[in-house]
Amino acid sequence: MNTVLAELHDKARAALDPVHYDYYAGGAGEEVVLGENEAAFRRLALLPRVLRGAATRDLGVDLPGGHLGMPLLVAPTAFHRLAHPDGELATARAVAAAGTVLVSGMAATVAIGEVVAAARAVDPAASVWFQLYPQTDDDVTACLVRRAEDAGCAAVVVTADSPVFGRHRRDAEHGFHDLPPGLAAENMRDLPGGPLGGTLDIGMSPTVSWRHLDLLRELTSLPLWLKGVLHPEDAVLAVDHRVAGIVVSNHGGRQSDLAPAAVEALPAVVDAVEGRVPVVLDGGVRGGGDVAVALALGAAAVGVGRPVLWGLAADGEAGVARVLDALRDEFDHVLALCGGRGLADLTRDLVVTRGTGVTGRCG
Ligand SMILES: Cc1cc2nc3c(=O)[nH]c(=O)nc-3n(C[C@H](O)[C@H](O)[C@H](O)COP(=O)(O)O)c2cc1C
Ligand SMILES: O=C(O)C(=O)c1ccccc1
Repeated sequence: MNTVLAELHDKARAALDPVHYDYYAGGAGEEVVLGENEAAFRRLALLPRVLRGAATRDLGVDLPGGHLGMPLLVAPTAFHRLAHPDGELATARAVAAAGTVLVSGMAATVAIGEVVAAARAVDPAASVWFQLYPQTDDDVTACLVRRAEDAGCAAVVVTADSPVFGRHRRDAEHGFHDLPPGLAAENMRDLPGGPLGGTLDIGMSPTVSWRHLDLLRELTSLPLWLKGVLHPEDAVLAVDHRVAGIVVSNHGGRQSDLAPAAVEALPAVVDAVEGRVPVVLDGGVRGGGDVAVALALGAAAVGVGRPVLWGLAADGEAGVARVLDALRDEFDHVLALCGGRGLADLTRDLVVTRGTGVTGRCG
């Protein structure tokens, strides 16, 4: 793990209520997938190319929904005010200052309009995306999409890996089922049909289907990303249903504990999509080397979840800024070490599975 991220993780662990630390840190079931997301990166190596460097490297990438100054965005995570009183406002400011995208969660503790305003106060060109769990009640879905549009969001990320909420043993042991008094899922206020269940199982249903994605496609002209895709056939279906991009993710090991490591699922999805839409990878990214490996395997960018929460808990906006700066700096360094002049030089032939000598594949 990147040393700055490790330091901030330690500080966050010390600063947080242990119940809230476990909520953020934990995974589903026996936490096999949680561990595998990071372990799988350590099983992969990157072959350097020699004598072809450049003095500086352009790290920018254009995605449907905005320009990223580095190939890394902030994945949606719930309830930032459990980490710091400024919550998503602090995250949004640090992410905008770093020149990348925050995907703000439907389960945020600050309303989406305020999150976008905080980002734009730092950089008027900042893009914030809204993460949505499709709802069984179409009126509720429409209301949430309208809130995201009115707020000025530049894309909607539809999370598809949560037909039911994952079972988190740590939360069950602590009896953590609801937010403390004074905090709320602010985007969920005053929706049609009244309140939607407890805060820890926001409107999830196994009856959510491709029809709901089609409805979203009709409801908004914003780019739609589908998050939580692992099967290559689902990636093809998503393209058929006119998504603008795909996020390969196992929800940071918080949903099915039988899923593969996210980076191991990536190459097959990239192959199935055949370049028609960009693919983002999240899960287990803990350093610049992980970013480089994911890009070499075909990701256009990566998402980071927990490291941002650790930065936020450790030192608010400044902590998130340090996380993003450390990842950008380390990624740029790794790229230089590999003879990369730009992102296009990270190709699949560079990736080696440790202990096998096999290149160009993963897993
Ligand atoms: C505490 C926590 C809350 C999360 N909440 C959401 C959420 O509300 N919606 C969503 O799509 N993903 C959610 N995720 C998953 C992240 O978007 C992302 O897939 C995952 O954190 C990436 O793995 P990483 O934490 O190893 O970087 C959450 C993850 C964590 C750790
Ligand atoms: O904790 C999570 O992983 C998550 O996705 C979530 C979603 C809705 C409410 C709370 C958490």
